Amino acid sequence: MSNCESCPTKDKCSSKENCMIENNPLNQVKKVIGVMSGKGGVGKSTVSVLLANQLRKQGYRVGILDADITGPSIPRLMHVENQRAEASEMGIFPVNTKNGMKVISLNLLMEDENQPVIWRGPLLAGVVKQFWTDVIWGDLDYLLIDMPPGTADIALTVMQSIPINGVVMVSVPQDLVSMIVAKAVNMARKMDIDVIGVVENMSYIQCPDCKTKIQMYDDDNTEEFLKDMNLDLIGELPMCKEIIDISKNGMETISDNLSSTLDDITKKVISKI
Ligand SMILES: Nc1ncnc2c1ncn2[C@@H]1O[C@H](COP(=O)(O)OP(=O)(O)OP(=O)(O)O)[C@@H](O)[C@H]1O
Repeated sequence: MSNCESCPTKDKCSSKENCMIENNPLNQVKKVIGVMSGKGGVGKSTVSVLLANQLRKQGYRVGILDADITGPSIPRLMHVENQRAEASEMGIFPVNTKNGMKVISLNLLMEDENQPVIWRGPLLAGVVKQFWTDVIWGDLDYLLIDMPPGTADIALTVMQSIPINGVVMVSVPQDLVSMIVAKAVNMARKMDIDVIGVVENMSYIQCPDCKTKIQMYDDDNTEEFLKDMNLDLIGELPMCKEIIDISKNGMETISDNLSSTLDDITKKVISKI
């Protein structure tokens, strides 16, 4: 039962007959944005949270679904790690952040966030599906999904069972990483999901005195990579302490400079989705 009326991808749907997506009639989510990377540790969760916060600042109703089941960092980055999601007969209620965003993560359903999830693929896939079908998101303008790293089982489940309007790829300027990100781009395209563009994270460091931008990677082939893959660069983020500190201070200590970069990135994402 796909319930096409409440499906965020209903305007571009070409597969009603063999659709595997179940939509919850209690939810009206306008757009779903996946944040993906292919390679672990490049800043996918960080970028998900930065984008979500910036969209919220612009006045949108925002949710964030942590599909990185085995390494869930969203609750800490959103400062809701001490709250617990509640379940009722109607479904699971996400937790709310101070600034009114909704969050779901497996860690918000576990008694102890330090316990590992030692489950096999099918069980993990079931949880990710439930985060779409059984969570009461209500009315949202944007739902961001922190995608599982890699291009294997769970990433595939997310792409098949959640109606994603587009994905933002997170990369760092290093040859090895772009090769792996290319795999994620090709995966999304094979699944008929739009790739909105690339956010290059840890793109440079900035000298605090003279403000010179210093590139850290010698083998930065970003331009070539974007051209070869027919991708747009939607923004570059520096490697900096204020980004590291969001798990400690939230977005409160984000400088005007970084805030304006994030503003440009979110505006580009919105315009392309
Ligand atoms: N621009 C940045 N500047 C400095 N540190 C950063 C930046 N982006 C991310 N980090 C740090 O890098 C680490 C990995 O970030 P994050 O957890 O967002 O990556 P990920 O791609 O989601 O990882 P995983 O594959 O484990 O899900 C974190 O400690 C984070 O604080």
